Amino acid sequence: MKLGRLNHIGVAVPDMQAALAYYRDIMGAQVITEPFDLPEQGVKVAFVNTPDAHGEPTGTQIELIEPLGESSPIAGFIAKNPAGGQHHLCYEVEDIEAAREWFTTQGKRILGPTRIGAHGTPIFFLHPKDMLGQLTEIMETPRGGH
Ligand SMILES: CC[C@H](C(=O)O)C(=O)SCCNC(=O)CCNC(=O)[C@H](O)C(C)(C)COP(=O)(O)OP(=O)(O)OC[C@H]1O[C@@H](n2cnc3c(N)ncnc32)[C@H](O)[C@@H]1OP(=O)(O)O
Ligand SMILES: [Co+2]
Repeated sequence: MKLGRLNHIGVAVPDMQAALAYYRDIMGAQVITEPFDLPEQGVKVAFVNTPDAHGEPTGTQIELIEPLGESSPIAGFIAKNPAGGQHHLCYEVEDIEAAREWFTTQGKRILGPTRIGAHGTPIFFLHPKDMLGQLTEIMETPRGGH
C-alpha cells in the first residue's frame, strides 16, 4: 500500500460557530470551507487551514466536526469530552480498495463500509484500538490535487 500525505486532523467540537471563531480570531487560521452538513455521516463539517509565514494557505487542514442527529458517530465522543478534542487523523492513499485490502490482511478492524467523505472521495475508518489509540481515516486522494 502506498501511503500519501496527512490530509487532515479531525477535531470534534460541541459548537461549530464557537470553534470557527476560535480558529479564526484566536489562532489566525483561515476558514477555507464554511460549515456544511453530511447527514449520511452524522456530522456538520468545516475546514480551517493554517497559513504559511507569508499568509498563504498551506495544506495543513483541520477538519471541524460537530455531531449531526441523534445517531452521530461522534455523539459518544462529545459526551465523554464535552469541550471536544482531537478526534481522528486522515491519511491519503492512491487506491482505497488496495488500502482496505492491506489493512484487512494486517488484522486491523475496518469500521463499516467504504463511503464518500467530506472531500467527495471514498474513505473508510480503522478502529483506534488497532492504530496506536488513534481513530484513523483513510481517504482516496482527490484527483487533481487535495
Ligand atoms: C466522513 C466525513 C468526515 C471526513 O473526513 O470525510 C469525517 O471524518 S467524519 C468523522 C466522524 N465519523 C467517524 O468517526 C466514523 C468512525 N467512528 C466510529 O465508528 C466510532 O466513533 C468509534 C467506533 C470509533 C467509536 O464509537 P463510540 O465512541 O460510540 O464507541 P465507544 O465509546 O465504545 O469507543 C470504543 C473505544 O474506542 C475509544 N474511542 C472512541 N472514539 C475514539 C477516538 N476518536 N479516538 C480514540 N479512541 C476513541 C473509546 O474511548 C473506547 O475505548 P475504551 O478504552 O473501551 O473506553
Ligand atoms: Co475526517
